[in-house]
Amino acid sequence: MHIVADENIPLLDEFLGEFGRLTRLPGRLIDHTSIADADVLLVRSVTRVSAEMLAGTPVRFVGTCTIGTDHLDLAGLDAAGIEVASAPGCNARGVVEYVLSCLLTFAERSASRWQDRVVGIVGVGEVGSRLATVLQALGVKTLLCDPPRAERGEPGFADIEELIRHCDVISCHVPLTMDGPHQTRHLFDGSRLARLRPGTWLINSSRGPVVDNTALLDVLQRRSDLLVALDVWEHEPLVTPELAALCALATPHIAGYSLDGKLRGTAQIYQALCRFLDVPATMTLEQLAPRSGAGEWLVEPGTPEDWALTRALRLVYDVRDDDARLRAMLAAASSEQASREGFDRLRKDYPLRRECNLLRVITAASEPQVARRVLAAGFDSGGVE
Ligand SMILES: NC(=O)c1ccc[n+]([C@@H]2O[C@H](COP(=O)([O-])OP(=O)(O)OC[C@H]3O[C@@H](n4cnc5c(N)ncnc54)[C@H](O)[C@@H]3O)[C@@H](O)[C@H]2O)c1
Ligand SMILES: O=C(O)[C@H](O)[C@H](O)COP(=O)(O)O
Repeated sequence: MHIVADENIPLLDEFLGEFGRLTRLPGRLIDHTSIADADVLLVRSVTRVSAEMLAGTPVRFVGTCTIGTDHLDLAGLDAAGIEVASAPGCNARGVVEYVLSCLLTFAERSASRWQDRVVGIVGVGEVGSRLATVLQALGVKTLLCDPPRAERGEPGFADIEELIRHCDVISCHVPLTMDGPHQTRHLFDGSRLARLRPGTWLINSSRGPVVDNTALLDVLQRRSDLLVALDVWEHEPLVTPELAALCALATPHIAGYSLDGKLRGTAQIYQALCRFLDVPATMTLEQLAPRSGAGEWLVEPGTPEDWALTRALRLVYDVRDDDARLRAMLAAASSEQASREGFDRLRKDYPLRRECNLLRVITAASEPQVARRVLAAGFDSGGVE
């Protein structure tokens, strides 16, 4: 069997070596020619895959080691009889840690408490529901918007217009859809962006086109009260430098880039391939994933709870580092091509980042005298399950 795979998928040899020949390629270079004799194609989000691309090749299984599937022509692949698998929820924890780090940073910059804000979550699936659970555990008021779930009769959802009217923070966690009753392309268009409450914090870590980037640039040129964090960009890997300059936080599509999230993605696709081939899945993530190191959280007994929590969350993940790296790359890039390559390089050479069990951290923060021990346990066991 010949497997062609994106070179940025970790643990390929370990999980898939036994199946046959592996060819690794940069995701953006995978095309019809490179899969001419491939049986299996494994991608990440930067490779667009359609039935036309696979026509005349032996490929019968396409796996994407990502949550998002907007780069796959799902209907066309289904009609062509190609098996498709994705990795639901694989890096959802990392995205939640990213959003919390944005909230801490915005609170520092605006000298306000993020816990007192009403947070609107648009899209309440794997990521949005985990985010809601963590925020609610912190006593933060949330408003949830998910029309597809509401239409299925599930209670507790608000309309997007209600979020715009009532929320101080809006975080987007929808899939990118180009049409249909719940289209998310330009869900935040010029009209909705202009109507955000004064001082709103807007975070987009879903897909770039969910927010109309041209309209956002226009709004940010007129309104300095908004604090915006963009992890995803409408024309990735190209970032509009003027837009990045007006965003309070700008990162290169790394919200979910924990090692744990990437490893889970590979493991989920390995399991799907084993099911497709009707062979037992003998490898497990627990056998292959490196143990994570214990976290250092030096909090003296009696430290105020807020401060203890901030220290802990910063240790788990600090978005300011990724923001600084993207800005340095944009400042150094001498052309659009250099900027595109720089964006991809930041993602390829992403530093090691491990996940944590946030609910355990939150519990620990209210008992600072035991906090350090509990956080260390969180780092150890929060990795790969
Ligand atoms: N930046 C990153 O690193 C990163 C990481 C992971 C996922 N993502 C993106 O985030 C998206 C969401 O991830 P997830 O795991 O939560 O996906 P999910 O499929 O589990 O949940 C998405 C939710 O959005 C809802 N939804 C669909 N259309 C909507 C609309 N118009 N308005 C409101 N809600 C709507 C769905 O009903 C669903 O509940 C992914 O599709 C992916 O594109 C980005
Ligand atoms: O959809 C996802 O899972 C994320 O957006 C994922 O982190 C994208 O990473 P990439 O595939 O581009 O490496």
